[in-house]
Amino acid sequence: MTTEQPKPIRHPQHWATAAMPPLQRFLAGCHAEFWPDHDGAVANYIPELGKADPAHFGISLATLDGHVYEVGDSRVPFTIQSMSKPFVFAIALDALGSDQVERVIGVEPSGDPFNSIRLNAENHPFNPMVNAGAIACSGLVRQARHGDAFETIRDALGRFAGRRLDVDDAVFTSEAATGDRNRAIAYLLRTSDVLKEPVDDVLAVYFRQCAVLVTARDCAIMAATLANRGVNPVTGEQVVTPYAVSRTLAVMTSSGMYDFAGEWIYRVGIPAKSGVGGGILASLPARLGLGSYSPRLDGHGNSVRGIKVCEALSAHYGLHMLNRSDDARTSIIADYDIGANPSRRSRRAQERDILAAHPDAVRVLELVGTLSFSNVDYVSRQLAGSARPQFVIFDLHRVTAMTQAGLRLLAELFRELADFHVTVVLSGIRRSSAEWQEITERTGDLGNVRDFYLLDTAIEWAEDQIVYRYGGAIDFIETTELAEQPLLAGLSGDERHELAALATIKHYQQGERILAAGEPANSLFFLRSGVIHVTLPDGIRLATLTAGQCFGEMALLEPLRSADVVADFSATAFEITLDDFERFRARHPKAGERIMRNLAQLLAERLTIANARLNLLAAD
Ligand SMILES: NC(=O)CC[C@H](N)C(=O)O
Repeated sequence: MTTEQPKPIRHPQHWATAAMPPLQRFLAGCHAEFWPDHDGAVANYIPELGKADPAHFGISLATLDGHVYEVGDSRVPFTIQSMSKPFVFAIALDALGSDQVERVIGVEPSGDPFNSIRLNAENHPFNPMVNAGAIACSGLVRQARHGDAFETIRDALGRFAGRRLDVDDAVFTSEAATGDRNRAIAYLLRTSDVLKEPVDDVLAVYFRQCAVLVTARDCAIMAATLANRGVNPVTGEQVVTPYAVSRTLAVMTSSGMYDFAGEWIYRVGIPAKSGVGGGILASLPARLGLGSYSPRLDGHGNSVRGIKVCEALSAHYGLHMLNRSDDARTSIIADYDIGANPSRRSRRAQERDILAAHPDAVRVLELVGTLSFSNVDYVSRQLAGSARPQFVIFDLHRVTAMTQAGLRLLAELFRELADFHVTVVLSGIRRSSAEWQEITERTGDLGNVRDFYLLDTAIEWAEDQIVYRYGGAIDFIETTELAEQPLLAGLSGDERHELAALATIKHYQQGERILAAGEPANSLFFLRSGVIHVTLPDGIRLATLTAGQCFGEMALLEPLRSADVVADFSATAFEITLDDFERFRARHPKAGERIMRNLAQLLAERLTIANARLNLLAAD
């Protein structure tokens, strides 16, 4: 029994000196803590497996945004063995259909060891995690794909891992030469009419799939793909359907650790699958994938150190899957009406008066995270708990996923709102997205759903409808002279006339870019007619301006333009060069001071609106 100190953890970072994410430090701590544990024995019933280095110990954790933590021997290859079973089961469900698979393979835990030669009362394998079920599964793939069966499996395993996987031919040959127990199982399946293909052909597929080489890193990514509804978080590929994922995780939960499965789910609570090659992978739905490699096994055929890593992770962070604490209240990041947070459109007095008289006519709910059953239910109760608005805007740009239950409840909510003549407006979702398809499949027959990608555009549109409903008009073609410009408030008639004489009237077509961020700022503008919008280079809309508003006025303070300005409709504007303006200020210092004070007032108003919006987002 060696008492050697933990080998230097082979990792690119020098942990002792550099800061690191706490989870990385936790995993490194697990590695150091369990390194001295030499319990268990390397499997040797497949002789080639007995050559594994018992000291090897690698840990990896993959997050759903594609980050992969690694500690120790996370890149050491070893054969996947039984960890291949959940993936082959998922592949079979998708490729052959659940009916065909579930007709011959049960989903009940057996409580037996993985190599038990026993079938259930229908003479079918208890589940796809024990050898009988896995061999039956490989047989189904062989039945459907014939000579391409193994390559189909290898290709799919590679898509789960995000890379092409090799095979350890020595292990394959070694198992094929000594796998009599599996032959007994296979012949039993054949006599029970579960296997239709010749036993040797099926076992050739099964033994070779078990000899596929993976690393702890691969296992973490494969597990994270299951945790991520079938999407590989590193490559982004949808490898299997969410249906196949949920069924696979279900049988991993009940049977993945064989006759240790009950205690596993009780103590660890993370669906997992072990393999006699020394690997364990654990998949926590919507959270993470964990992979570990340490070839010493316990009496159940599970990696001793691997189990300790999973137990430590679950216990330390409270990750038992049955103590999920998703708080639906976190699904709404901002909930306000246009009285509290109007659009950035500058409006004429008659429009402002109408909107001020109906502050709760438009309700905005900015949502975040997963639109799940509980989250959509919570949103619907927030709406029901207050005065019914005429428009409800759901901003989805922070929504990262939608469950089927959430989508169904969302459609029912929209239908309910339609029955009460409430118009639903969606923003932050692209019509080209899969999410849009999912929503329109359920609500396409409703006449009360509109959509605008930008939240501000959605708010502006809803405000416009309120102005129209209460007798107002949105007058884009009206023109204003310099006298109505807030920036020039307080100037005398003569001063304004002198400024007007310095101005040039410019005409812009719809969609024309008037100013570009980064250009030299050497003039300022007074919008005379039409509508323009101001956006940052990344597309964030800062404001929509109508006649009577100035733009480009920051030229008085900054040398370069900080944003783009584009004409929403055809527009006209007065342009005054900075040189002319400075000459005017030299002749009329008091007017110049007045203008700078007006500018400060305008900036203060914009800051107030921006702070109000930030407060809404920060509101608990
Ligand atoms: N639990 C395991 O990993 C067993 C897999 C091995 N190939 C066997 O069939 O016995």
